[in-house]
Amino acid sequence: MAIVELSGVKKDYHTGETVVHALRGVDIQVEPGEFLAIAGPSGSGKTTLLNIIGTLDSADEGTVIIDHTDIPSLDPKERARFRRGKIGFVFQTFNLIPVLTAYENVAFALDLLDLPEREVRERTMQILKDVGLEGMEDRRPAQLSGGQQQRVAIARALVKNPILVLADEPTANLDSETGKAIVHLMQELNEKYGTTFIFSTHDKMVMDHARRLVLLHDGLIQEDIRRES
Ligand SMILES: Nc1ncnc2c1ncn2[C@@H]1O[C@H](COP(=O)(O)OP(=O)(O)OP(=O)(O)O)[C@@H](O)[C@H]1O
Repeated sequence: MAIVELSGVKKDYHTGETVVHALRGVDIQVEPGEFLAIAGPSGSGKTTLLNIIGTLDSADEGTVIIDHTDIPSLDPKERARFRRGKIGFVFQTFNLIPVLTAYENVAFALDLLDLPEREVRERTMQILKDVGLEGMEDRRPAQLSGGQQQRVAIARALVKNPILVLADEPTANLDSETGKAIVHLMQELNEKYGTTFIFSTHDKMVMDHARRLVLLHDGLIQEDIRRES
């Protein structure tokens, strides 16, 4: 059963007299455990699509079912709870809290889950080890490189065992070698934990690594390519 089921999704943005048709009828299904890249020119609708899948934004028309839940039927509180429990986010600009250490940035994501302290510690230490930051737990973001900061952000997204991780241009602020290492890391975590990853990118190298590549053009899916890994 698909984890993401979108059909006929449309989204317009209105600014003054102008209307932008950001998504013009998108159908996409994603199965559990997929590692999927969304690519396309600037303005093609990648961020809009990720925000709708991530329940951060609503579609004007169409069906949005995530993990068998009809998202438009949830009220804002239910939607926030759904998002917090099931979806991890990784951003282009890392978005770590500067005054917290790497450990605290990750453990913070578990705060609202009301877990025993020992479990918070074990899960946080394990995921920081998985992303290659063992021994750096006490560093603040300013004491870490860009790639290391993105590793913390990936650990933060994964520590709550989400069903889905969404990453909007996760390598855009990294040099190509570091970007490559981050994509490899996401791939390893996808294989180790079976977490579904959906990420947008402009980067050819990142596209080449995805087992499935969805190309958006002008608010529509132009191609949906699946490759053997
Ligand atoms: N809040 C908004 N208000 C008005 N127009 C918007 C808004 N957000 C996005 N748009 C417009 O919708 C279209 C799709 O934008 P979107 O950000 O989804 O594209 P994108 O493919 O992610 O682009 P990029 O690669 O540049 O990040 C663009 O034409 C954009 O200008």
